[in-house]
Amino acid sequence: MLFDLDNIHKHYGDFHALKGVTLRVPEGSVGLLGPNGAGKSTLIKALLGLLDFSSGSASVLGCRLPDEALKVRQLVGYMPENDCYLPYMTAVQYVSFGGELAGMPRAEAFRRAHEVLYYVGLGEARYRQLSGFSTGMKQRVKLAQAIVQGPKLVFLDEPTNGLDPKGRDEMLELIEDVKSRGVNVVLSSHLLPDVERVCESVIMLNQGEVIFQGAIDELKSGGEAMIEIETKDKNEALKAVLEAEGIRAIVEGLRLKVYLPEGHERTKVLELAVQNDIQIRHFVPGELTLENAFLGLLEANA
Ligand SMILES: Nc1ncnc2c1ncn2[C@@H]1O[C@H](COP(=O)(O)OP(=O)(O)OP(=O)(O)O)[C@@H](O)[C@H]1O
Repeated sequence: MLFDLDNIHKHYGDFHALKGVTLRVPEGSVGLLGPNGAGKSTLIKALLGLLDFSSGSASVLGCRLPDEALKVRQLVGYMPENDCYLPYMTAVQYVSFGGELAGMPRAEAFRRAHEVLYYVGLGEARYRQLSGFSTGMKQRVKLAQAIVQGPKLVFLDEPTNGLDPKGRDEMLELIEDVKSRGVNVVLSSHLLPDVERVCESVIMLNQGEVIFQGAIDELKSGGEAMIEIETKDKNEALKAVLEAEGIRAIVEGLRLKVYLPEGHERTKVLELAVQNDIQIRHFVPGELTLENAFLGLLEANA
């Protein structure tokens, strides 16, 4: 079990950031999704023992929090979203310092820092100061410090932020390689294709509450089918007709994406179009992406 949370609440003063989060998450790779301010970083920090939660109980990899927070830090790596280093440090100093904070003896942390810097492709740059690193190099060095102690689980908070397509692809390849070495991954990202590539399951938070936990396929199917439709200048009109029948539709460019709830036949859409004198030019089953499913679930929980 990666983590087992029972009714976790977190208040920042008067603000209720986590509202009774209960989760049992099995081993594997999990995406942590949610709009800005949903509570993802708060949850990650609470699970790392970096932040006290206001009430509830939690264990990570079988270690109870907060009592065994030190043990959690040895078993769990953390790649934060923000840059968090002293700019004059060299890469090797920074990564070995991360190892020491995770409980490694200094000499071992230093030796491992060299290894992981080569692993993330920064071997040549390991004695350079971090202040001169590009965004791509900074993301790699943050990954290196997250894995330096050989964790069983890593929390990766927006690891592809600011990367160009090639850098992003390389970072995702690295994460996939880390995974293939038996490390469990919790990936928090706004880039849903990244989550889809790396993770088998997702946790979705909205306003401090869990609104979905389960396999990505389950979230994507969600009992709905999607159809892409184009009408002769009447997308908005058809959207209104469908919504009056309880069928969700989103206008995207020239197309209308229609989400048919379970039990509704596609012909229902055609019938409604004919009844309302709306001419259809294009009607094909669409691919239900994680992004669509995510937006649909948020709308349903608005
Ligand atoms: N130290 C703090 N003091 C007060 N409020 C805070 C603090 N940290 C976070 N919050 C608030 O708690 C809520 C959840 O923040 P959190 O950073 O966990 O969200 P998030 O899902 O990670 O968002 P993002 O995707 O933007 O990083 C936000 O409304 C935020 O303003």
